[in-house]
Amino acid sequence: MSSKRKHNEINGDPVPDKHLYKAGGPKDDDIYFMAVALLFAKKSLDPNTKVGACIVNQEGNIVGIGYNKMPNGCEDEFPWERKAENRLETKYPYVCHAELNAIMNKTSMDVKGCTIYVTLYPCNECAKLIIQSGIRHVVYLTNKYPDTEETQASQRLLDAAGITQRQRNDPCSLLSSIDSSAE
Ligand SMILES: O=c1[nH]c(=O)n([C@H]2C[C@H](O)[C@@H](COP(=O)(O)O)O2)cc1CO
Repeated sequence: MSSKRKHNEINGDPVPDKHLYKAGGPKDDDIYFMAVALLFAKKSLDPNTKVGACIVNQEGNIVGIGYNKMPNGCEDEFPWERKAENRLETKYPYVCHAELNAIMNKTSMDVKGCTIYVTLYPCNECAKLIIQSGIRHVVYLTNKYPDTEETQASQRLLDAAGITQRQRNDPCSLLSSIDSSAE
């Protein structure tokens, strides 16, 4: 048998094209997955920026969820400050980003070929994780810091690796309608 892959595969099993989930396809499930990412962002204790991430495989199943938090077991050990005279007194050296947590918490063998829905455009460190994990698509809600070196390096990395990136910000209206019907 030829070693060349003829089909898309999930855990080694061939999957016909028609069964593959297409982000932005006719059913446009994007909105629901971004809403899930937004819901998990709400769990973050970061007082300034709460980020959620949701990884979806090619069948349209959620295989990873995460939000920005301090490392497991040290949740109360580190500050949430943005600014301090000493950077070691800020959150930045310690916080685990939403994308890292979603990839580490994956429920499948791997996340190759998956789409990551993230409420903030990934930084360069997360871009590296995304590329190395085999994720192929990034869908983001906001790009709060477009001019920073981290964001620009991230864009270069994702572009170079051929990772598709697109913005979907309409889940805000979906969520606000859920919020108001629950009141
Ligand atoms: O891709 C990301 N994923 C992620 O979880 N974060 C987190 C780290 C911080 O807790 C927060 C950013 O904080 P701030 O906006 O105050 O600088 O967002 C930040 C980025 C982008 O930098």
